[in-house]
This record gives sequence, structure tokens and C-alpha cells, in this order.
Amino acid sequence: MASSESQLLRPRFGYGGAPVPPFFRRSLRFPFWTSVHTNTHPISKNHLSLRVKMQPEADMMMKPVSDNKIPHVLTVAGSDSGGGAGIQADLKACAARRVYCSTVITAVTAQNTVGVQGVNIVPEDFVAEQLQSVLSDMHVDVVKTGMLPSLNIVKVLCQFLTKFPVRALVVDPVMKSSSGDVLSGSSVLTGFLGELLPMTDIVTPNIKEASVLLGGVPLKSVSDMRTAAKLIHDLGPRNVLVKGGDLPNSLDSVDVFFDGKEFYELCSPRVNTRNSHGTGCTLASCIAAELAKGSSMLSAVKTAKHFIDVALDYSRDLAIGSGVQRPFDHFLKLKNINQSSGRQNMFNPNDLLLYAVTDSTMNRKWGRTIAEAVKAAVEGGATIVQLREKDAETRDFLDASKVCLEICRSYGVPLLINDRLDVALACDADGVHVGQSDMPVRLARSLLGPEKIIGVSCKTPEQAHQAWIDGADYIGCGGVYPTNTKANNRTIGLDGLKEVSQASKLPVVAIGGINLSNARAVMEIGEPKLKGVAVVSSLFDRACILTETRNLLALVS
Ligand SMILES: Nc1ncnc2c1ncn2[C@@H]1O[C@H](COP(=O)(O)OP(=O)(O)O)[C@@H](O)[C@H]1O
Ligand SMILES: Cc1ncc(COP(=O)(O)O)c(N)n1
Repeated sequence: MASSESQLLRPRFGYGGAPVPPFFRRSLRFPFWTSVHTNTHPISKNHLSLRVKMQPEADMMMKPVSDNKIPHVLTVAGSDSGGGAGIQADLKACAARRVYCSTVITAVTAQNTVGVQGVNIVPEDFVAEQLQSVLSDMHVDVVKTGMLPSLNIVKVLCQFLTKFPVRALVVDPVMKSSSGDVLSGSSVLTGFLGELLPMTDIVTPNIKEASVLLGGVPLKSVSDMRTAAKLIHDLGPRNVLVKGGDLPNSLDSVDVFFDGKEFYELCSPRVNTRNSHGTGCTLASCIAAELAKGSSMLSAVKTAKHFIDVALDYSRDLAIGSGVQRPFDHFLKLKNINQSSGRQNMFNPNDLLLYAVTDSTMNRKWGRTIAEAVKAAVEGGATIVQLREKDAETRDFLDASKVCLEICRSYGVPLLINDRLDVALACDADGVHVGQSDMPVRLARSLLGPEKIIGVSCKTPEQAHQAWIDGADYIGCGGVYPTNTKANNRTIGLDGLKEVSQASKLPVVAIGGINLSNARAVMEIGEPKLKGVAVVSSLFDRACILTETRNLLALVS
């Protein structure tokens, strides 16, 4: 089988050749080998780097089929009673990626954080019955497979995939659990090699599974993973992702992607955690979800890898179960329940580290769309973004906000809207930032509900205290230095910032004239409540936003 993107996205629903939206077309001017630095969940200050070779035309996003068709992934996998892996991980991954997920259960396992205590295989005719029910009715876009515990189940699945072709088939060749317990016996290998892999669009073995597929050759290095990816590709799948989560002696977690022509190494710092049970299932489901939405294969793989990084980093110390195979949180929500108010808050104060505030005048000056500016900033490592569009038409602002939100979500970066609660609500942004003469915080909270982030500009300890009483999440304090971006804005200097930060019960981000030459001095006032710097001109009034963001991030981290 050929390994082209166009083949993968078979135009069953008629959008394989859809034109690229202008935003994506313009954003594809990457150098050949590029290092895309993205921030992890800012609980840690690690920054990921995806060492990937970008392919401009192949890495574009495709337009969804129609506005009404919900992207749909069917997972054919086993149930994990502990909820960390298998069907449960697949459902959570698809929900987190906003894709519908149906399920065909191949086995029920009794499993927890210690290991697998029992496996009950579903008879193949009942697997067939489930496949018939879903595939005959529900317009599945992508099928993702996990635990396929018997050769007959593999065969039944292949028959159904021939009868009901789908746009893409993602195969996670699950063989053992992370605890080392066998989930699929060696008999299924015949089915994989003879039937399933040749139908597969991407197969995602970990290093042990890659070794089994290749008859037992050990994989000990990234170079071995590359060789294995090539050899597995020869078995029929159009794309191969050899996952390096278990690669010994590696500080990084490196996955090797091979599309039949090019190799790509996707690299991120290894998260030191026990909460990694279900990463393989999640990664494959995430790839399936992105493909169902219309992404290219490389883009789907990159998004999935980034999703895992953010979720693992967030979940590194989640206490669930007494064993070492602990699950992680796909929704980044479990730790943020504010017990006292019952309010569930997604806000993490460390998100304030490098806060990018857009400016339409600067974007016009440099000939950029707001989305291009935001994309460059988050690629450079901005940890939170605020859209501040004082003179935009509502419709234009809303459209731009939706595009920016999509970009920010794919990087796990919160997006706030300045002042315009209506726009924030309409696009489901993560929150708002208001000034002292904008919507009062208390009203904003009642309109936005408990989950959204609300920030408020404060110059004095009294305003900071009021912000806390009214239910804000953070305060923006400044202008620290004189600036042109805001007329008649009194400068409070480092002394004023220190005074407000000492008094504030809320996390503080400094704003006003902050740039590469003074950002360090700001952070060095050493106030625990001061979590970062917010910048406008020093990112957006510059030729290369991405480079400026990286440089500033390095200074404040
Ligand atoms: N500790 C970790 N830190 C960062 N990424 C990890 C870690 N463990 C696994 N991953 C990533 O999770 C995904 C699943 O990999 P792996 O754990 O090797 O698969 P499996 O769960 O099938 O054994 C890969 O993208 C891998 O790089
Ligand atoms: C039902 C089921 N499917 C897949 C896995 C693999 O997940 P992991 O490699 O994280 O143990 C599992 N443990 N259980």
C-alpha cells in the first residue's frame, strides 16, 4: 500500500481534497527541520520539543465534512475495570479531544493499579454482533483497535472492516499490560501479520510490541526504533509510530514516526510519574480522534503526543490506587476542585508565567492575522493568551477567537478574552480579563459560571483585595513601566508591583512595558504571589513573534 496522506483520507464523505483554510496555508512557512517548542502544563517548567520535519502541504488541516457530522471514532478494545487503559481510556481521550466514541468490547478485564487479576474474552460472535450494530448504523469515521485477545476476533474485525470501510484504521497492537500481564496471546500475531496490518493506516507499537511483531529483535535505542519502524512498515501499514515510553536510560520520551518515506522523531522530556497507565491506548485514540476531525496523519500524531505530555505532567502525583500502574487525568480537572466553594476551577496560577496579550494595531502593522500571531506565540511557549481587540467588529472578533481557541487548545494553553464576556461565552473561551471600569468581577462571575477564569487589572492593594472578594482568579498588576499600548495608564513601578503583590491573596501577573531587558528584574522582586509577566509589544511588535516568545520564556522560567 502506498503511504500518501491523500490515500489515508479517503474522501468517503467527500472532503479529501477540500481547500486549505487561509490561516493554515499562511502558517506553513516552516524551515525544513524545525524544533517546535511548546509548553507543558505549566505545573512544571519543562518545555517540550517536537523534533519533527515539517511537510508543508502534507501537514495541513482538512476541513470537516459538514457542519453537522460529528467526528466519530469506534474503539474495538478491552475493558479495564480500573478505568486507566482500554475502552475507558479511549472514551476519555475521544471526549477530551471532542470526538464521539462508540465501543466494541473484546474482553472484560479485572484490573487495577497493581496488575491484571482476570481476563474474560467476549465470544467472537458477540464481538461481531457489536460491530454489526455500530457499523451498520452510525457512520464511523475511524476505527481504533486495542486489546484483540483472540485470532478469531482479529479475523471477524477484518471481515467487518472490509464490509464497512472507514476513513482510517488505527491499530494499537496491545499484547501485555504495563504491569507485564498478557492481554493477547501470540496466536493473534498471524491475524495481525496476515490480515490486519495490511489494512492499517497507522500502527502504534511500543518497543516490546515492535520487537514481537518483528519476531523478537530487541530494541534498545532510537536508532533501533527507526530500523523497526521501517521493517514494520514493510508488513503493510501505511504509517508506523514506534513509541519510546519504555526505552531504557532515556531522559526524553522519544517516539519514531515513519510514513514510508520520512522519519520523524517526536521528543519530549520524560515525565517522572507512576501515573502513566493507559498512555498507549490514549495516544492511539487521540490520533484516531484527530484523524476523524480531518487532520493529516503527521499532525494527528503530533497533537496526540502533545496531549499525552500535558496530561502526564498534570497527573504526575495523582493518588489513585495503591499500586504503581496508576491512571492519569485526561481532562486536567481532578486536582482543581476548590473544596471550600465547591467551585471547579481549571485555573493554574503557573499559567501566568508568560502571558501574551494581542494587539490589533501591531498585527495590522506587521500584516498578520490575529490567529497567526497567537499561533506563533504559543509555539514559542506562551503559557496563556489574552485577545485584546478594542476596535474589532463583533463577528470578526468572534470568528478570530474561535480559531485562536482551537490553536490554544491544541497546545493546552488557556485563552482569555479582554472585556468582551459575550465573545468569551459565545466561543467558550477559558475566561476573561476585565479592567476596573469594565464589567464588575462579581457580575462577570455570575454570568460566566464557576469554571471560567477571571482576571482583573489592579493598581492598588485595595483593588487586589476587592478582586479576591469578588471571585477573581488572578490580578494583572501595572503598568510597571511606561508603555504606549495603553493611554493614560499610571505607572506604578517595581515598588508598586511589590506592594500589591505582598497584599494580594490572588496570584499576580505583572504588566506594562515589560520586555527582554527588564523582565528578569520584574521576576526578581521575589514575591511569591508574582507568577509571571504579561507582554504586548515585546512579542507582537516584533518581526519574529516565535523567537521573541522563546527568548522571553527563557528569561522568566
Ligand atoms: N514518562 C513519560 N513521559 C512522557 N511521555 C511518556 C512517558 N511514558 C510514556 N510516554 C509517551 O506516551 C505514549 C505511549 O507510550 P508507551 O508508554 O511507550 O506506550 P504503551 O502504553 O503502549 O506501553 C508515547 O507517546 C510515549 O512517548
Ligand atoms: C483492557 C486493556 N487494554 C489495554 C491495556 C494496555 O495499557 P497499558 O500498556 O497502559 O497497561 C490494558 N492494560 N488493558
